[in-house]
Amino acid sequence: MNTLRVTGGRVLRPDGRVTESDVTIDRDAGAIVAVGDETASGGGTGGSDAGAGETLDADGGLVIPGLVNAHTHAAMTLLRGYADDKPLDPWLREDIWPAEAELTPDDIETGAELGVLEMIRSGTTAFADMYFAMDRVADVVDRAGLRARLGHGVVTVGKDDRDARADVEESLRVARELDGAADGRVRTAFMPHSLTTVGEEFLREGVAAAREAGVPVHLHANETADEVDPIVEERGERPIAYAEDLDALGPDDFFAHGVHVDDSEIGRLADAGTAVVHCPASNMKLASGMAPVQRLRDAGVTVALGTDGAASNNDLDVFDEMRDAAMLGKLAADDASAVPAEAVVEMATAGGAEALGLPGGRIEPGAAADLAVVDLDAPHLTPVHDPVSHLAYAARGSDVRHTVCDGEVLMRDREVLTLDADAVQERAAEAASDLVDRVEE
Ligand SMILES: CSC[C@H]1O[C@@H](n2cnc3c(O)ncnc32)[C@H](O)[C@@H]1O
Ligand SMILES: [Zn+2]
Repeated sequence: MNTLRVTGGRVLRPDGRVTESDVTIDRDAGAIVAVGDETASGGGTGGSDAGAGETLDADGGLVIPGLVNAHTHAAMTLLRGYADDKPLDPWLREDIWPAEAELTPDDIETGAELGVLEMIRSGTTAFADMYFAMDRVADVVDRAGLRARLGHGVVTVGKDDRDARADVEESLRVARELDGAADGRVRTAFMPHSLTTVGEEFLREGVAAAREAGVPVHLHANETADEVDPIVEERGERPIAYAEDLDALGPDDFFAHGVHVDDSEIGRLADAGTAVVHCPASNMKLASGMAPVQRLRDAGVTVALGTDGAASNNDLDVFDEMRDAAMLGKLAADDASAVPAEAVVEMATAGGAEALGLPGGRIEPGAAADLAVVDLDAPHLTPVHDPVSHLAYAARGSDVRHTVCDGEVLMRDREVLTLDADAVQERAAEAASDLVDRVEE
């Protein structure tokens, strides 16, 4: 067997226990074959017959499932710090959309590379991305070695019928053609931007075609009150009921934000099995509101975590998202016991993988070999009373020592192996500066 052994660390197990165990990976299968003495067959060989292979030193570290960034726009790294301190609607219309109109496919590839570099460095092994030029984003995912659920974002407002239909068609093309790319690490979805920026007939047609193609639907939903009110006024029903009416509320679908959802909508999401991707930093920065995360979880809704784009966050570090989700969840519930550490760790790992329908999220025999090793030997992580508490409240993306996806080492000892980090940063800085020059011309 072509093995990779992650040795000497403490391992976060799916039931929340932390054990001192080596993790043995079959690199060809991209799967974990043993955690300590536990193997997929339940035997007790401990992987000791795994033979010589590559080793990753996890001494003094915590081995965790690779983090899942379940909603982002990776190429928006080029717009990091470009427009801050505004609410969603003016931010998009006055700043972001005019800048995005100038983006080229090369820019998007460059921005996505920077985003993916940042994610690998901070222990993320899977993400969902809604953007443009998705063939180029899929190429980046392929080269960089992580997993993703990708989709072309559709906006039909302000477009004539022909352009609107072409946008829907592009999203369906991406969903059909890119599914299974990168040796199966790329999966796809039909991604209308939101229920207010895509017209009803396009939503109906697109969702019906997505169902036929067997791909999920991903969209921004109930992000701001300004987005909910027009739907209620126009249709006499709330957005999640509208989504259900469109057949867009299925068990494989996942909606970003879910900030302004009432109890009836929480019930519909739970009944349908549709996941919500909570994006606390973006929701705070744009002053969109506080998602009822504890109530969603209590109702049985799968809740994942997302950074959203780097222009509304302003980083792609899921550790920040865990901390923000725990803090904001308590404030929203007016209860310090709400959204505890173990809940946000679950949301960033198994919950994310479940929401996206991707492998990973658990360190156990038979699971996908997607993991990160977090260095606990740092002043801000000393002492270690509870490693799960540290993951949620004290650790940072820069504490990640190694990142592994599908059995391949993407970062070893903080050196990203699949991308030339300096070159990526240099290209991105130049592309961002040229982009802003074009916007200001
Ligand atoms: C049509 S591709 C995706 C589209 O979404 C924009 N976007 C970025 N962040 C947000 C957000 O928080 N809510 C809604 N839309 C957002 C992005 O700029 C792209 O235009
Ligand atoms: Zn978004």
